[in-house]
Amino acid sequence: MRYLTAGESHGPQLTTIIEGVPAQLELVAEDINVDLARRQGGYGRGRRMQIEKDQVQILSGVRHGKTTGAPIALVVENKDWTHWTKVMGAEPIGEGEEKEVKRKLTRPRPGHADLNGAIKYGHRDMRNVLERSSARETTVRVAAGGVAKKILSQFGIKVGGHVLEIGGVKAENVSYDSVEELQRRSEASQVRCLDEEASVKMIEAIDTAKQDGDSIGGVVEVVIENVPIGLGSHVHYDRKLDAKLAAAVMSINAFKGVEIGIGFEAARLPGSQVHDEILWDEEKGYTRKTNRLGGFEGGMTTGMPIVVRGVMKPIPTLYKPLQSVDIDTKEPFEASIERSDSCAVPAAAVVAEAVVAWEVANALLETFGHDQMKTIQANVKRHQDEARSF
Ligand SMILES: Cc1cc2nc3c(=O)[nH]c(=O)nc-3n(C[C@H](O)[C@H](O)[C@H](O)COP(=O)(O)O)c2cc1C
Ligand SMILES: C=C(O[C@@H]1CC(C(=O)O)=C[C@@H](OP(=O)(O)O)[C@H]1O)C(=O)O
Repeated sequence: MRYLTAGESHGPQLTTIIEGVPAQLELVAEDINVDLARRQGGYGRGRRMQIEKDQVQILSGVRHGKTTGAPIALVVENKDWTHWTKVMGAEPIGEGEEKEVKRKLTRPRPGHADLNGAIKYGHRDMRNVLERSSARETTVRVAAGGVAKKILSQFGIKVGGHVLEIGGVKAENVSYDSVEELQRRSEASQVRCLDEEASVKMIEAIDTAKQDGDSIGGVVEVVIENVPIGLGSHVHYDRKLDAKLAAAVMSINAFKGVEIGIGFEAARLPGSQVHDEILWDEEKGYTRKTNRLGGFEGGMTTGMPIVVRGVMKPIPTLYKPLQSVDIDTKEPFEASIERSDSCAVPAAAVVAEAVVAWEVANALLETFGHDQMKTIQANVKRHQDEARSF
């Protein structure tokens, strides 16, 4: 499968076209809307999220609730658009209105894409960069991820995301028995954290950052269970699924690092405390005593849950802005202040689920076929049976 996204933060809509989705998959808007609503939530979001009510329209590739195998076009409206038609150039600007209406951006925000994008594409108004670098685009990445999750669900594969850390507050008690339990407990927390005490402290940390005109980042984790053994491949660098997951997580706005399993901790431990010992029994086939390597060996899935973590830096737009330079006058100025979130880590956990689910669904289809669900399901079943007694 592949997908493209298009759309500006304050344009009329966000669009994605997904190609390669198998036929005969039951798919309705509600399958996707659940995650769109989750992405809008989470403590620390700004006023924009009160304006938007993200709902997907499925415009092609689905008839009578089932995919046809044709490209699927998904659209999510920007409700805020009606306030931005003049700024975005869709309505004429009256005489003398130009300066006020265009909301020209000439003071780049440190940490955002403004300055580099402006120099690269020759934009004296950095709004042209802001509009596309905004994480509003993650709306349709979550929509595409919703389709991927629906595919995975047909094989009993479950995806869950949660928050491990915000602004230096770490979750301690994060053990869970299943991804279903993880999902239920993380949804019950305003910061999508399994540790109730840490949730309270995280909310306090977000409030403090907001009061100080500052922002904070954190760490999210995605877990996927019931994955067949052998997705991805060791035979070529660009077929290693762990590498694809790392790239996918790093592609989320503001993400600065990725770990699989114990990740960086592996540097500090001996091999005997890192590698996962192999077990076999008739019912389950091959399993592991532990899952420190987060479900991967040799760029392939081991059948243990996939565990991927990502680090999100603090939001760059600050109400107490950092020093910048006005690109018109070259004078030092404070960076522009745009309406902004103070912490989007809980929302980003939902985006991380989507991008990871996408890569895993894609790897599954690469291994087991593309055309219709029934054939793919039969192929997966045959593989699972063979792997069990291998
Ligand atoms: C869900 C989400 C919401 C975000 N909200 C904001 C925001 O309100 N203001 C802001 O300046 N950056 C926000 N960001 C981060 C910027 O989009 C990001 O820092 C920017 O695109 C520059 O890219 P980079 O940080 O990956 O280098 C958000 C990111 C995510 C994932
Ligand atoms: C719109 C979303 O996030 C936006 C991401 C974002 C940024 O710079 O990345 C800046 C803000 O945009 P605005 O200035 O319009 O409030 C966020 O609200 C969204 O997540 O749907």
